Amino acid sequence: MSILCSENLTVRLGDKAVLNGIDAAFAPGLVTAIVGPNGAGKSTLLDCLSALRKPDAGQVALDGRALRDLPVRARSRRIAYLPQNAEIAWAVEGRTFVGLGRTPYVGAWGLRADDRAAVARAMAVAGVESFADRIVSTLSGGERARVLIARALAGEPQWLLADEPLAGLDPGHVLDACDLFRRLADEEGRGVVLTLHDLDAALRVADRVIVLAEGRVLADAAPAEALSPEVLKTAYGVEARTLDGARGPVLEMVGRAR
Ligand SMILES: Nc1ncnc2c1ncn2[C@@H]1O[C@H](COP(=O)(O)OP(=O)(O)OP(=O)(O)O)[C@@H](O)[C@H]1O
Repeated sequence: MSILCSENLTVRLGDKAVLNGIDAAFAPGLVTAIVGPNGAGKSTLLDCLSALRKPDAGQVALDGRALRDLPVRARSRRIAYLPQNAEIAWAVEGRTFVGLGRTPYVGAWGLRADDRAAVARAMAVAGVESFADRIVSTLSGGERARVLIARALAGEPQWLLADEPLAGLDPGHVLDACDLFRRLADEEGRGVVLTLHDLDAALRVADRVIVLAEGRVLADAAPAEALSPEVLKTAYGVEARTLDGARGPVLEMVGRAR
């Protein structure tokens, strides 16, 4: 089984230890949510997991091999990274933009029929077919977020690492995106790793939740256990209650912890 894992991952930025020896293993067919307060190190961890950042100590391994030793093209065929607040500055049409997700497969000949079919599938799965002929820089923030998901899926990656993919989505599209991430894991066996601020979405979508605080793993467990009131108090300094919702537990933020 393909395994992505971080081993004693340590990152220092300036005089701050942003990640302090993170050990975590990610499995395909599962959705893992990484949550934690602002500045906890979530994006930094995702950057390392996608080999965008070299840690100061420790490593990320894919199937037992150091990820950074894999050639970039091989790496980007296997792992798609969806950045936070990605700007789309180019005045290109949606279809062309999503086609950039095929870059790891495309040679001098440009997109071939199988590439175009993968782009069409990704656009259908992400529900952005209607943006195929729209200039992407004219899309709204939430529309762009969905086009970015489509671009990541166009490369048919084994792993999807997405930094705050729900930011800017309206409630209906949050539900659609959660369903999409679940389908990618359940039906296609992909490994999905998301950083999230929406803890109810984490409860809804994730098989497992990692709570980071000050660059350390505070909890790594099934969602209801990882997002317990005790953990939330320590991580976020909030008083929270777990309520029974129609589909499972939901969180009520009572207020700041005293
Ligand atoms: N170049 C840098 N020099 C010093 N500190 C940095 C630098 N880059 C990032 N940091 C700090 O590293 C910490 C972790 O940042 P990171 O973006 O990983 O956090 P995060 O959990 O994703 O936060 P958020 O929820 O706000 O997006 C933050 O405190 C940030 O200020």
